[in-house]
Amino acid sequence: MKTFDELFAELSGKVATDDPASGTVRAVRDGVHAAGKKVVEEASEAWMAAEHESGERTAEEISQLLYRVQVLMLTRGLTLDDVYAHL
Ligand SMILES: N=c1c2ncn([C@@H]3O[C@H](COP(=O)(O)OP(=O)(O)OP(=O)(O)O)[C@@H](O)[C@H]3O)c2ncn1[C@@H]1O[C@H](COP(=O)(O)O)[C@@H](O)[C@H]1O
Repeated sequence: MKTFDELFAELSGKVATDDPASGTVRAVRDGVHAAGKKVVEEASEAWMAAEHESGERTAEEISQLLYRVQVLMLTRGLTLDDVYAHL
């Protein structure tokens, strides 16, 4: 189990070191357009799970959405503080 902040620190580290085994590094290299599409895809899957599936499946889809939001942040070079400033 990891928190949102812990995941972002992990992903930032992989991007900073250009970890060759990391799917996140590949996703960030694919750019903003691809990252944005994944956010929309996972958002719709989270919505459909919430409408039609179990709480466990919904939580799983939301976790993927949170991951994809972090990938989008990394493609734009945004930090957690940049986002938290608006909460
Ligand atoms: N939380 C995630 C995570 N969630 C989703 N994904 C990726 O997204 C894929 C699933 O979403 P897709 O839309 O591509 O696939 P799908 O068939 O639509 O899946 P469903 O939505 O239908 O379940 C997974 O196979 C992963 O490649 C994730 N990849 C990584 N992480 C975390 O990021 C960390 C670093 O990962 P790497 O950068 O790959 O080392 C990992 O330790 C994890 O904690």
